Amino acid sequence: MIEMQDLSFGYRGGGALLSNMTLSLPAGSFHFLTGPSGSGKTTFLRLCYADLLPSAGRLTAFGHDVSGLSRDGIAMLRRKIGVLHQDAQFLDHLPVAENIALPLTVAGQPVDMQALKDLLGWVSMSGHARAVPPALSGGERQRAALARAVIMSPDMVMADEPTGNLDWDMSMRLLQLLVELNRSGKTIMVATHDMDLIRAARQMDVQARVLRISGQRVQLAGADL
Ligand SMILES: Nc1ncnc2c1ncn2[C@@H]1O[C@H](COP(=O)(O)OP(=O)(O)OP(=O)(O)O)[C@@H](O)[C@H]1O
Repeated sequence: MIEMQDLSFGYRGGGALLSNMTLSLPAGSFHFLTGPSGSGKTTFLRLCYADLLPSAGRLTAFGHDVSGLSRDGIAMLRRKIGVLHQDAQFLDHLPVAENIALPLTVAGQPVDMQALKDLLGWVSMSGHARAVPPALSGGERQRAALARAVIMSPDMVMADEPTGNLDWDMSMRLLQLLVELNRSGKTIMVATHDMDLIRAARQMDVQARVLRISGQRVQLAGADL
């Protein structure tokens, strides 16, 4: 699904941040991505969804070399990857349900109201459909953001420190939702420095692997979960 060959990346004006990475993220896999603060986890995710392009080497996503993609090609690729950030942003004047449906609205696609209702139920947000985002708790915001990230039925979901601001119970609920997405066939990548979160996945009967960024390289860390 995503293949990196000898990929290197550095921000303009800075030195190399990630060097000579060769790895593959197969369809249906579940990976955690760990590494010290500033090691390049967010950068790695941004490369995967073509928000950044490699400085050298190759990144192939869904069979396409991202460096050769047109603007439309990149837009198509982004629709296949739902992204969840630590501090999800919403349009504060719109109700939660409309915020969740926004990717469809922006793409000019019809909103299937029953599917939206089901999605709200899946993230336990049915009671907050008409609320505005500023009225939500941190956990509710993240669950709404996850619903928004999957409303276009992406093949892959990438989450960047999705539980960074959440208490343990809320973190577990979010992790459970990510595991359920993986069971339904979606490829999942979760960047986190929370080792307890990774350990908790062991109890959830998911075949997760741990990638660690260290010394500009990404390596599989230890045994699979
Ligand atoms: N747009 C940018 N321009 C220049 N340098 C950047 C940019 N974004 C990030 N960096 C630098 O690249 C390095 C890696 O940043 P990145 O956010 O990928 O790390 P991270 O592992 O996700 O960190 P954290 O765990 O603290 O979120 C950092 O030194 C950061 O300052």
